[in-house]
Amino acid sequence: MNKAKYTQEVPEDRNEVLKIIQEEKKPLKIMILGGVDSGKTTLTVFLANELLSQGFRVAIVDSDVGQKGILPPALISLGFPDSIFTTMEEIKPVKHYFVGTITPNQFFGEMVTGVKLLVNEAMKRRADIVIIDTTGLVHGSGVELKRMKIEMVKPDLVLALQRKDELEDILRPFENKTRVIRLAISENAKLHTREERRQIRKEKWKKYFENSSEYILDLRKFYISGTLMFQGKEISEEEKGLLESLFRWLIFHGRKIASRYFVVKADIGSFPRNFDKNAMNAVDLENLSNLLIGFIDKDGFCLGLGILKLINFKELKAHVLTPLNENEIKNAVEIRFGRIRVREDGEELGLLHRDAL
Ligand SMILES: Nc1ncnc2c1ncn2[C@@H]1O[C@H](COP(=O)(O)OP(=O)(O)OP(=O)(O)O)[C@@H](O)[C@H]1O
Repeated sequence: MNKAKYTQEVPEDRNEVLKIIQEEKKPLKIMILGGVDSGKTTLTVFLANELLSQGFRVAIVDSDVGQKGILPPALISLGFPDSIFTTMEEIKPVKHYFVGTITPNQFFGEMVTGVKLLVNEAMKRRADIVIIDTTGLVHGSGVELKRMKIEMVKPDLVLALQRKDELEDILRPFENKTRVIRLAISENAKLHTREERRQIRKEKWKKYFENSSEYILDLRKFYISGTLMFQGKEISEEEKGLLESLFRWLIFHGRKIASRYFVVKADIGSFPRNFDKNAMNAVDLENLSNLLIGFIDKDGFCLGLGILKLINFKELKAHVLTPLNENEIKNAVEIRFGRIRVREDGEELGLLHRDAL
């Protein structure tokens, strides 16, 4: 189930890196970059274990939202391994930041904010060395994402795992500003198909949500974020009736946000419905079922995840499945909507566009 395990069978250059890390001034922030399956997590596990046995206090910020080691997926997580470990899953997270989906695409703000806040937190908790594991998105917009992460976090050391020169577009602007060490990719590194990755995630979701309970939450008690759904003002009965007859919809919830409508609806019959997307955002009620949500505390960190089963808009009650207990839920001041639909058995039902909600 875990791709990356602790192994000391690593390319020679890893030992040189270890020596450099030992000698550098502490605290030291290390960012690991590499394409998909380049061995970022394996390197993180290797360095963390070696440094731990040398007596350093090591923090790991796992921002590889799609293929995370520290559970669960869709969050950025901070953990402090306290003894030798085999896989990242053994690390108990101390803080999370909510991203809400399994790809950084469309969520650069969350990615950068989360990594920055968790690195700050690691420093506050007196880490000697903070290792930041990242996603394998290193081309196209991934170049910009990595640039922003580096600009915000200001790592003392960037470890670049590349086969050829695939990270050079990212590294170029930092050439004279940041210490970069280019590392070879282990000849043991194995590629995983999209389906294998999904399967690995399936096990992780399942493990996270096992022993969950369903709660009925009063949405009025939380600030709702990650969606436009409760912004602006409720539409009038008249507007609702008009939209329902115009588009043959059943409308469960409607808001007017500045001059734009936002409705949650179900279609009555199927025929083409054309409307100006700038004037109205319409979401199917169905898309809200099994939607991933996060419980957020007063400091903006994520306490844990839930699966939204249903919203009763009349009473503003949400049915949510979560492994959190009642006390943990009490610490949440905010519920944040994600953009992946997933079942508690780990089956992913699909991703929503950021603008969908
Ligand atoms: N030094 C190594 N020895 C043995 N296997 C390795 C080594 N490095 C990587 N691998 C294997 O290669 C695969 C990819 O490695 P890993 O999961 O560390 O990559 P990654 O870059 O973190 O991947 P992702 O893109 O999913 O984040 C894994 O199956 C891992 O076990």
